[in-house]
Amino acid sequence: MGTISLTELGSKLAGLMFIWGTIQQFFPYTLRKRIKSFWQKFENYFYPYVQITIDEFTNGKSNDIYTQVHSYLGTKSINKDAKYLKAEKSKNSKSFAVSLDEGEEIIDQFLGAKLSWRFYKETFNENSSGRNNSRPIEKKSYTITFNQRYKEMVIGKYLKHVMEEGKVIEFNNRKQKIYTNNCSEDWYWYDKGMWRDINFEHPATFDTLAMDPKKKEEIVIDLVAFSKGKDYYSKVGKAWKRGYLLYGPPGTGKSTMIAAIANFLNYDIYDLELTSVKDNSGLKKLLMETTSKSIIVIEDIDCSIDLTGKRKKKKKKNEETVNEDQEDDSDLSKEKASENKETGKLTLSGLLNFIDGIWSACGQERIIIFTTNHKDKLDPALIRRGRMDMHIEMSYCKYEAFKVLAKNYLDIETHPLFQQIQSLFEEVNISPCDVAENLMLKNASGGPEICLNNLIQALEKAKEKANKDKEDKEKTSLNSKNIKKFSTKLVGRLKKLLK
Ligand SMILES: Nc1ncnc2c1ncn2[C@@H]1O[C@H](COP(=O)(O)OP(=O)(O)OP(=O)(O)O)[C@@H](O)[C@H]1O
Ligand SMILES: [Mg+2]
Repeated sequence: MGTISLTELGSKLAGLMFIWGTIQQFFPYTLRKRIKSFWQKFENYFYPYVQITIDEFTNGKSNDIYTQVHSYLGTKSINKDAKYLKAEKSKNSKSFAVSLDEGEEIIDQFLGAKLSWRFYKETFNENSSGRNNSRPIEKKSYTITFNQRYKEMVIGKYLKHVMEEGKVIEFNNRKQKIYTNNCSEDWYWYDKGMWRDINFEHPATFDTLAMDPKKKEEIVIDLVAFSKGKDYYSKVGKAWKRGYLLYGPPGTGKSTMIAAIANFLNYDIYDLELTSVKDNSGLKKLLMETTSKSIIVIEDIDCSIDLTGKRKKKKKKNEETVNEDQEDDSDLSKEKASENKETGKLTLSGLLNFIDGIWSACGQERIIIFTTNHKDKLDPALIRRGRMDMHIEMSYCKYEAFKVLAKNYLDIETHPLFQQIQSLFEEVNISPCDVAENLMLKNASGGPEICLNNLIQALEKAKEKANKDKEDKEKTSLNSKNIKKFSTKLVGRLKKLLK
């Protein structure tokens, strides 16, 4: 039996049901019961189908299931043989979506069941609700029709599957965003929450990132394990979040790595500017306004705010207190209390709580990244495992990393000059940023050779400079050794004279 005639049959049976509803009152109760049970058998025999309708709006609010079904059927429409489709692109979507046109049918299969989806659109006048300025209102819905023996499976499993798949499709199609909290001056954003966003369109990927391939693979494996770790994290009772500390000299790719991670996982980025945060409660509010599947970034954490100094000073003060005045043990707790009273300030403990306090679990699947040029300047509590789970050193460019850059910038994998470049890389520390700058084609008519020669010159210059610096250092240390020797001799003679 074709599905079109099935739908027609369904509506005819519904019509008969309506007539029965009107005339049944004229029949005695026992007869009514018998007719009803007979009718049900009759209906199940000729029309053993169940229909579920999913409206775009329920009780005036948009229905999430409708949007998820819409996204899910978008992918099905392309694969199956529906002929009348619509293409649409919303503001926040990076690609257009295909959807069913009115009345068009899609057949889906799930666990042996055949499911027929249709899209309906009703237009009616707002005037019917008694208002003067009438406007046509559209009521959109999807219906799903299936054999009643699959009713439990459809409600229990299939619809859940559609919603989950739809959510993933929606997520993958959305435009990535980068948020900043540095917007206090701009009154326009005042009402729009604490974060201001723009589309994130950085082209960096792990393929274009120049670094030791083994290290890169380790990071990718770690990220995949994290993004698929929902069940694992809940099994071990840990909040589903992970911290990465990226450290290394300037221009070694820390910010580029953040962009590559965001593109790899398709996460949004929250670029947290600590200097714009007034106090601990402001930090907590910012955290509460971040979404799941996102990366919270604090760049140059050592320069953002004097969090480390405060703690170190405190420790020192405590030591002195203990030495000078052993009787007052309550000083430490007093200081802690005074820190708590400092409501107008952002403190280290506020930041530690932000990263892994109870509130940090208010969203799921979140990555926190700190970057720094000076790992040693950071308070150990801030970067201990659990807060910063993986410490990633972004180092100077070595030959393997150079090969990635040569491929990206010049489209070459080998070249006779590579050997010379390789031996220079063993002697010189140069950042990937400087290598990349030399490999940039600045002249349309110039070939890779010009760029490679530029790089060789830069490497040789860097080598010369490094040698000179080394010589200068040796000279200075020799001088200071001589001064030390001379002064000990002098002190010795003076002592003798004084005796
Ligand atoms: N490892 C790398 N792979 C590819 N490109 C790189 C790499 N490192 C640097 N670059 C290039 O150099 C530029 C500067 O890099 P980036 O901003 O990521 O450095 P950084 O480590 O964040 O520096 P800083 O410590 O000063 O913030 C980028 O535009 C990028 O194209
Ligand atoms: Mg940077």
